[in-house]
Amino acid sequence: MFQVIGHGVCLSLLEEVEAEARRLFELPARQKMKALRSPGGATGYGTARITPFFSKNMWHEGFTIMGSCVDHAKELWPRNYKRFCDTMVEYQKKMKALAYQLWLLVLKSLDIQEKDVTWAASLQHSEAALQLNSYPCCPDPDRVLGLAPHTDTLLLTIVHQSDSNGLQVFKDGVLGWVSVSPIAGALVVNVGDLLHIVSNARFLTAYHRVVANQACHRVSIAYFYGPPAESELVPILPKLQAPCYRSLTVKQYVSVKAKHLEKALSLIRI
Ligand SMILES: O=C(O)CCC(=O)C(=O)O
Ligand SMILES: [Fe+2]
Repeated sequence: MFQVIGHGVCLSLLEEVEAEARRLFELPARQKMKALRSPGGATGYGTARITPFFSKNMWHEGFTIMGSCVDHAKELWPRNYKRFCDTMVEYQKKMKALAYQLWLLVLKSLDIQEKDVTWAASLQHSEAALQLNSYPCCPDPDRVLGLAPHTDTLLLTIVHQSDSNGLQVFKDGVLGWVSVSPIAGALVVNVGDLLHIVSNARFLTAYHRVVANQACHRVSIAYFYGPPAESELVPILPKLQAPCYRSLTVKQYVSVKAKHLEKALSLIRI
């Protein structure tokens, strides 16, 4: 996990996307329920997808967007949905371009040519997801989590976090959970499981969580970036290195993850 500055995404767009996310989460609960994620569906309002794996409650609500969000936004604001949708479309466009730039830098640092990755070109057409996260003020933060510990599944996640603490990353050794303090205008980048696999564990997936906060309503906007579902994941190796993971498609990995959560990587280890 690292933070990027000088990324070229204007501060005003970051402020706008955060303001629109707050506008959504501040709606009355019965209004938000109109945009509820359907069972088995991918988009809309709801609890974190990892909820069934944990007994501790999560002080969190989310809203997931893939491409257009017009249908759900019309349910939330029947006469006034355009501003929300336009902001989300513009933000996704900027995130896609930034994610691709980051991906090229990652390849360069691994000394891999873009042409050696069979699905590199299809990254341009993959459907990424935008996840709006809300962590309301919590009267008793010790009894809940904001978001339980997890790794992100895809290649890279770019996170804009509001100006309040909560996000933490796990560092092996004595450090343990370390706060990822907000830096004005900076974006947090998480290495996800797919990058861990294709880099043959040269980039390590970021194990992270969010703790609840008594003082303020924290909001974050996460952009999940990865290749299309049918892409074949093959660890790309420096000379003389053996693959640590067996090859499989994105779709197959996503389904292992959906069943086994953080055990998924160890299950595909050779
Ligand atoms: O709220 C955050 O800062 C992180 C959110 C997150 O980890 C996620 O949506 O996967
Ligand atoms: Fe995450």
